[in-house]
Amino acid sequence: MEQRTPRVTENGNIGQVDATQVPRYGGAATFARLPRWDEVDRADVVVLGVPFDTGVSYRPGARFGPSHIRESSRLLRPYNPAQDAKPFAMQQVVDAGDIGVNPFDIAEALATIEAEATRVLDSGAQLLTLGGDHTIALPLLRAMHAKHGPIAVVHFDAHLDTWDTYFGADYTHGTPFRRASEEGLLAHDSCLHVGIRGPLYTADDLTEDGDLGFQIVHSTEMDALGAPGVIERMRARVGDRPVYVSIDIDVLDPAFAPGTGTPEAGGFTSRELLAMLRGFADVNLVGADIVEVAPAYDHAQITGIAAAHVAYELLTVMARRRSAS
Ligand SMILES: N=C(N)NCCCC(=O)O
Ligand SMILES: [Zn+2]
Ligand SMILES: [Zn+2]
Repeated sequence: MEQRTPRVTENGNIGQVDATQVPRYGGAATFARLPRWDEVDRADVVVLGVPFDTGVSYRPGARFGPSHIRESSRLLRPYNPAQDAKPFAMQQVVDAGDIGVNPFDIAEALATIEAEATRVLDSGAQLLTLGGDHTIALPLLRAMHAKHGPIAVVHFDAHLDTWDTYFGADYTHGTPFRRASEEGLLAHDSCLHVGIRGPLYTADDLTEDGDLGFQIVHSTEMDALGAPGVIERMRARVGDRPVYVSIDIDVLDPAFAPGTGTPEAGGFTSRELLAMLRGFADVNLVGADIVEVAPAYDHAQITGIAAAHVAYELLTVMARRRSAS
């Protein structure tokens, strides 16, 4: 016999399984224990998993990212005091599950991801994607560009991801933003990397990156700027253009995100990252992804919890923007 699951429901928005009635460690792990897309009749924001890691250059395992982030999101509560907002009461957020993406054929995988992202955007919902390795940002940007035109990408990462090829391959997790720039998907003078650090191949990597349309806030600049200073840089760069935020979890220091494939020392704290994300309430945010969570190298869900809170902060920003408009 089917049992009705008690949920927190406010303003007609069907929210999380009520943790005061069903212990939060029980039941299926959708993101934040929100309803699946097929359990509700409309969605303002869709959380979508992309379990794909065929594009990695070092440690594999980000294909397990979506399910790990969901498992790590069970403790999220309905009210976000840092933004004085209830992200699941102010909008209908749903979990659309994972895309069935081909692990053996990167070109086919990219086409599938673009088609599924387009399906979500065509429904009128906003998209928050859980990866997956960083290769997936390219088809997501293709879908975003088709809907919004040139996109101002704000890219949180230790790595530039504007390299050209690896072993002759064009579509990898180190190359999505070069391909996006070549394809004309980016608002050329409005893109920004935040958190870049660590060894490069050559100094030319930086000049080529600039030519592809990016400015850089290096990880070391955090000391002088603080999160408010970085937010200022970001706002000045993107203006009122449509903004897509792509968050490689390795932007965090390995102390805060050990569970990732290409870790680099000297990164942000999770507190710094969450503070910067709150600044997106003041820009024209059209979509987001969180990538490169690889649970095999995680401990005690450190990385999964960081990613879940990053998602929660972004969903809260989307909720505030929705109620302001
Ligand atoms: N996108 C991530 N996480 N890493 C890119 C690393 C590219 C390299 O192996 O040089
Ligand atoms: Zn990275
Ligand atoms: Zn990356």
